[in-house]
Formats: sequence, C-alpha cells, structure tokens
Amino acid sequence: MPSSPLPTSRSGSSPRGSPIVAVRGLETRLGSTRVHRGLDLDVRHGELLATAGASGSGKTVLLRAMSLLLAPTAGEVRLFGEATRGLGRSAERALRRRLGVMFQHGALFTGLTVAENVGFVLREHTRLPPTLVARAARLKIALAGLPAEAAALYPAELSGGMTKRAALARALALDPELLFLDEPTAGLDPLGAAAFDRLILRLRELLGLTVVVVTHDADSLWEIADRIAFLGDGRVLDIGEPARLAASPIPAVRRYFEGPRMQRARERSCKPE
Ligand SMILES: Nc1ncnc2c1ncn2[C@@H]1O[C@H](COP(=O)(O)OP(=O)(O)OP(=O)(O)O)[C@@H](O)[C@H]1O
Repeated sequence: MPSSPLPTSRSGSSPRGSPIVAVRGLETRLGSTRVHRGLDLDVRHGELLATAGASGSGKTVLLRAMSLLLAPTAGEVRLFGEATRGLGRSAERALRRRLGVMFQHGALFTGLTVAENVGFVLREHTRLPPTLVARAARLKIALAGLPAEAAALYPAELSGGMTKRAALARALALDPELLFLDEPTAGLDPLGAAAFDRLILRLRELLGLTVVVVTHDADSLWEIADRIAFLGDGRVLDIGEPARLAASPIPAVRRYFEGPRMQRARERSCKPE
C-alpha cells in the first residue's frame, strides 16, 4: 500500500477529521529483527482500534512506537496532527501527557501502593498539592472499578484482575485523550475479561477517549473493536470492521478469523444478552 501524505497542524490539536494517530512508512528494527517494514496506519478520533495478528507480528512494538516509547528506525508517527520525530524535551513531555499506556503486566512500582503508583504520575507531570494528588488518585482508582480499600494495597497484594485495574487507573492519571492498552484481558478469567471489556467501553464513552488495544482475545475483538488492524509481514495486511475482516480477501487474515475460537466468539457476540 503506498504511503499517502499526512495532514499537518500548527496548533498541536488534531485538525478536524484528521487521524489522532497517523503512522507512515514505519520501519522498526530490534537487534537483528526487522519488525515493521513500511507500515501505514491511521487511528480515528474516538474509535476503538484493535490490533491483531500472529504472535511476533509486531503488535506490541507498534504500540510502543505509537506511544513514544520506542523511536522508529525510519518512517513517521504523528500524534494529534503533530510530528513526533525530533521533538524537544518539553514538547515531547506535553505530548506524552495526552497519552495513557497500560502495559501487559501492569508495570506497577512494587514498592508503592496503588494510590502512590497513580499519584507518582500526577506528581511527575503536575504541580498539584499532595491533597489534590491523593484525591485525583482516589478518583482514578474508582474509575478503574477498584474498591476504595485497594488504594492502600501494594502490587504483590493484588489479584491479576486488580493489577490490570490498578494499571488502568495509572494510565488514566493524567486524563489522557488517547489510551493504549496492551493485552488488557490476558490472564483474566472469562467473566473478569468480559467485565474489563465493558469497563473499557464505558470509559471510552465517559471520557471521550480514543483507544488502541493489542489483543489476542477473540471475544474482545468481536465485542469492543470498532475496527481491527491485522498485522503480518511487518505491515497492516488489512483493516476494517470485524465482520469485514472475517471476510477479508487476504487469505492469512481470513484464516485467523476462521479459527474455532474466533467463530465461537463471533456467535456469542451476535446473541442477544
Ligand atoms: N526488545 C527486543 N529486542 C529484540 N527483539 C524484540 C524486542 N521486542 C520485541 N522483539 C521482537 O520483535 C518481534 C515483534 O514482537 P512483538 O512483541 O511486537 O510481537 P506481538 O505481535 O506483540 O507478539 P505477541 O502476540 O506474542 O505478544 C518479535 O519477533 C520479537 O521477538
């Protein structure tokens, strides 16, 4: 697919109708592995875009490149209409404040309580007084669906589901416009995973978020994704609504959706509650 020219913005906010994330010609190389080879992708304002694809197809590395955690070898990532390459420290910091990232294994600081983990981000990026930091942290913890008592717990005292929610609370600390979630339901039991999916949808609605989620979870793909970007050969092989991708003209994409887990998840998503 040829790269198309990108819209530009001087204001730093995304021009109306232009993508929140625009990736063009992305190349990433990690050690001797060429992960992406000229990948193009747009994430639209307000959508929930899932990235799918075989293990090792580069979903997490793409998420890291889009969330400014990894510098591309070549190509361009624009966020909110702004180029991200060669940004000064303060411009990059300002851009980072508009993003929330939830890592697959939580990546919480083990020596800090849940409230302190969330508060840490607020203290790093704002000049809020301690009382307001504590209040804001409590609010995010509640938003992520944790009971108030969880605020005082350390990561080692949390269940897998609670760890995910604590990591989500931290990702929401700075009221991001764009939320990246890496395997949010991995390791959760089916009911916990479904509850987490519902939480993501509610927060998207409530906070007006744009969400990018990396997932292998067949139910999540059918339940929450507006569009799915399917990665393979270092590129986006196909992108579209789940039902469209299930009928993709590209055999590798169609095969992924023809698997029994995908089929069952699709049937479940079609059944009335
Ligand atoms: N830090 C690293 N150093 C070297 N290679 C890496 C590093 N991180 C990832 N890779 C390689 O990059 C490729 C893509 O990895 P990535 O984690 O993005 O895949 P993925 O699609 O998210 O896989 P999975 O579905 O299994 O999580 C893999 O071949 C992986 O081995």
